[in-house]
Amino acid sequence: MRLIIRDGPEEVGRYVGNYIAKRINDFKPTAEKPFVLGLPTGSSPIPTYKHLIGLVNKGELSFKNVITFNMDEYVGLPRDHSESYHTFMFREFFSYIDIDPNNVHILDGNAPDLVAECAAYEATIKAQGGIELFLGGIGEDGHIAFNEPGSSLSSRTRIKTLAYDTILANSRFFGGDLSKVPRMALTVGVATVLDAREVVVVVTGQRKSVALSKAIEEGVNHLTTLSALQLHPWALIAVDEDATAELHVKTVKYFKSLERVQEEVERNKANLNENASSVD
Ligand SMILES: N[C@@H]1[C@@H](O)[C@H](O)[C@@H](COP(=O)(O)O)O[C@@H]1O
Repeated sequence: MRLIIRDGPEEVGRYVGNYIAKRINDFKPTAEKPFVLGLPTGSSPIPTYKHLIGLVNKGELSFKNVITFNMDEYVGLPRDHSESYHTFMFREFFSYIDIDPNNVHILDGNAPDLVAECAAYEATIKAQGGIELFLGGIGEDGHIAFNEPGSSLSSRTRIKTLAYDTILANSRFFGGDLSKVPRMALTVGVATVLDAREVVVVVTGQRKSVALSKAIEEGVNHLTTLSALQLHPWALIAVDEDATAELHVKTVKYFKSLERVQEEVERNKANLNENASSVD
């Protein structure tokens, strides 16, 4: 697992936005071979979405051949409610990029058969060849998507009852009225996220710092579902300085030094390539 530390949420958004753009561009997606991207909601990914929108506007990135799957959706909230994740995604991202709305997949929290809806979601992901890169955020208790503490680390897309802390945290989007926050959600499982070929998670703000330290400094534990990322072969967590508040100083120094060494390796590689082409 790699940990990338930037000064604040904007810098994290720029880093992650550029990272995703490079992955999509390097993939060279076509209609026959689209790039399959998993996406989160929440305030944490907004700077990333803003940066990606900027790249699309500058002509440096296109979502024409990108297929998306969102992580989760509330159960029972009308699709056009201002706080449904469907509304969120179009308001914050999809309306400003060149994605084909037919390529957008978001769980339907009002489906008549929610169990069938979840099974169909897993099947559609599989039929698209799996998710290339899953972008995620976390809750204050370290949940990824809506995989609340105690979720099975082999869980798949399913109906989930929300933890009281999550209802409390999310009440800020419902005018602070706890009674308006849905009690249930549909969410991809921990195993659905781990199945992606690459996972990138954004963690910003001091209120996420305890969860971050549990997830990366302690063992894999279902009480902090983000920790399951330790089992993933290609995972990256991008955080701001505030989110590192509970990490050991040596952990922060370690990951910062790793990034410096990595930059050195890439510089040397670029120089080697340059020298090789000047010999030609
Ligand atoms: N289900 C979502 C998560 O996917 C998201 O990561 C989390 C954090 O939101 P924020 O980034 O606003 O802190 O909120 C909800 O619980």
